[in-house]
Amino acid sequence: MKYGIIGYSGRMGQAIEELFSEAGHQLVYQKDEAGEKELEKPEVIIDFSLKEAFAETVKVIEQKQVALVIGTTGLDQDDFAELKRLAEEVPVIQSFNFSIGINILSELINKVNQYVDQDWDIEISETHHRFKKDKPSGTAIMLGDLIDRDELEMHSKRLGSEFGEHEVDFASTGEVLTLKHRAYSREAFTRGVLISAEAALDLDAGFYTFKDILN
Ligand SMILES: NC(=O)C1=CN([C@@H]2O[C@H](COP(=O)(O)OP(=O)(O)OC[C@H]3O[C@@H](n4cnc5c(N)ncnc54)[C@H](OP(=O)(O)O)[C@@H]3O)[C@@H](O)[C@H]2O)C=CC1
Ligand SMILES: O=C(O)C1=N[C@H](C(=O)O)C[C@H](O)C1
Repeated sequence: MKYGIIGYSGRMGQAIEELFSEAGHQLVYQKDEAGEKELEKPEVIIDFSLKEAFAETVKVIEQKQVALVIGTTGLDQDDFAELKRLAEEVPVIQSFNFSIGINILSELINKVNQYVDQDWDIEISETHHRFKKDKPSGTAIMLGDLIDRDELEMHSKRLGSEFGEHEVDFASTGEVLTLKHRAYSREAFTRGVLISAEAALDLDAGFYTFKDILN
């Protein structure tokens, strides 16, 4: 597969290139703040940049008309409307967390919702590396949206080189249930990105989440 990376020089961009190279795929397009390089047209573009780069990403996809796999967080509703517009023309696969474990955890939350009523306290905590610019994480926001509460306490820590830990605590006056996921390598995410990028080649235009691809 001939692919491109927007956010090439970043922590995720570099991790994606490493795994995709091992998988035998060819990097033909790269973009970061230093500019862009293109050897030939990619079949799919992977975006792990930043919210402030999103408008440029939209322009690149509009121009190249290729599939987009996007993991960038901090996107707002207007950004999602743009993604849905792009998805009228090309496959768009979006996820705030491309790890298998977080997708399992989100399924478990749907199960917990059946039993946990308003008498339970629910709080979400997330820990990431000191360089992470957005807070709370996109994953924490996504997990919170799965829980039927108007307001949820969110806690964020920015510590050292942590790759990403998320904890959801459900507590009544008699017990506590904790759902927790911890990534100890960016491979937790890049493997899901690889699955998604390879799947994108066979998809019709449309908007997909990583959960759609796993199912
Ligand atoms: N969905 C998921 O599974 C995961 C999502 N993420 C998300 O991915 C994103 C990137 O994370 P991470 O790699 O750690 O971040 P980094 O800060 O390490 O990398 C960001 C990248 O975006 C580039 N960039 C920033 N602004 C622009 C711009 N205006 N135009 C082009 N490129 C730009 C940077 O280029 P330069 O270096 O030149 O400034 C850099 O290559 C974050 O939103 C993070 O939350 C992270 C891990 C997993
Ligand atoms: O910035 C990161 O590193 C990560 N960001 C994503 C998020 O904001 O949820 C996903 C993962 O936790 C790593």
